[in-house]
Amino acid sequence: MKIERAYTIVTSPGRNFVTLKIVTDQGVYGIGDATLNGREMAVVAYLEEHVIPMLIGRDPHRIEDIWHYLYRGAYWRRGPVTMSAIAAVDIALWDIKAKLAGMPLYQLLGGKSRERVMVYGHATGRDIEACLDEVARHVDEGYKAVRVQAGVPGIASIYGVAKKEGERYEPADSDLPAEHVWSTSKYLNHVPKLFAAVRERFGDDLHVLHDVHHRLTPIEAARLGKEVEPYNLFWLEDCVPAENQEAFGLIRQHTTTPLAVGEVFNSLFDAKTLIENQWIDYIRATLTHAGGITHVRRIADLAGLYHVRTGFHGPTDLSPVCLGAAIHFDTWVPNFGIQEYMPHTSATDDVFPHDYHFEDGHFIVGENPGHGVDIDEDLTKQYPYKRASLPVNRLEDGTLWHW
Ligand SMILES: O=C(O)C(=O)C[C@H](O)[C@H](O)CO
Ligand SMILES: [Mg+2]
Repeated sequence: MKIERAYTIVTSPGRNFVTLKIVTDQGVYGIGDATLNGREMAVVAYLEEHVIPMLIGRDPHRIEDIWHYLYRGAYWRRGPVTMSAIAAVDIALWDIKAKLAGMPLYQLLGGKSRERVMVYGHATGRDIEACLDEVARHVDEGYKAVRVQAGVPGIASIYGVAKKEGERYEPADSDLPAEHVWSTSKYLNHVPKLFAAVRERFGDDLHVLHDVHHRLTPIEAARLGKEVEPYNLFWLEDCVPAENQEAFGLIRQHTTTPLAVGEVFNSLFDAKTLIENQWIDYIRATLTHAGGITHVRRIADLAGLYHVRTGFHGPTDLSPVCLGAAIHFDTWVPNFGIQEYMPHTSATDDVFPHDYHFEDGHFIVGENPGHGVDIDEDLTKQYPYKRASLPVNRLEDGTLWHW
């Protein structure tokens, strides 16, 4: 069997997605997600110019060999563009292999470790009251875990909070980056009050999570972790930028609040020191940005040795192809923690028909051969690509800060 054709499909049913389709000479095809939010066309160019020509004629069964050919063979290793392109190939090849085997993907990974996959939803509000109402809506819908992000008095626009109540938030909402203003002191004074209010209204059983989105220094993160300890967070996410992995060692000395990191990681080496030192509790590296199933299973296996569990990134800027493959991975992986879930728009769901479904706060994996997600290529044509950028963040004095 040979790979006969491969091509990218760029579509924007509410937001941009990049999909790679690989077609074999026997007509079986697989699809992979290559969406890198705000940098979509860089991955398309990498795939079309540097990857697809090398795939033609290769045996699609040889996933491992193709992975190393694209990784080692490029000489220029790692980086989000390269690793998203490799991931798209990898996810599409696993899709093909599972279709050929006539099995859902989780069976090829090793079978079910659980019947269902717990997810966390996103509650956001301009203030604490509005945010609590959104938490209540999620609880009513069956969620067992909710990420809670509220507006902060004195900060006009804050990460993770939708512009209108009840809407999804979409960070890549302008042609060129919007500029946000950030105040660490206002934020740090506010967050403990938010979680005190959450526990007061919802009691102890609900799992609650919070994303700091890389905004703090290590000692500020340590303070926040300590101050929210009474509210028993499931995790505190991305409390500092993680290029300096040792920063987490400092935070860990001060707080027992569980720490999650890794949505911007693209390699095992981004996570190695964090995992081996047991400085984190959840690893968020996701299939689309970290080299696909072949590489992320190595990250998960290393993590398992150190009691670190998975908590895959799952925003709307990863396509249903990534989510579908992730649900198979989550169903198999022994050290599963939780899966992020932001529902896609109905237009996106129409473009990407899928067999996973949400039920009582969990995803249930589908049983179709492959990863269970397809693409309606005719429909994609109705939604042309539109450039969209993530915002940048400045301190009140104008200094460019982390977004
Ligand atoms: O889902 C999360 O935890 C995020 O932080 C979402 C990111 O801001 C988003 O995926 C950036 O593209
Ligand atoms: Mg995040």
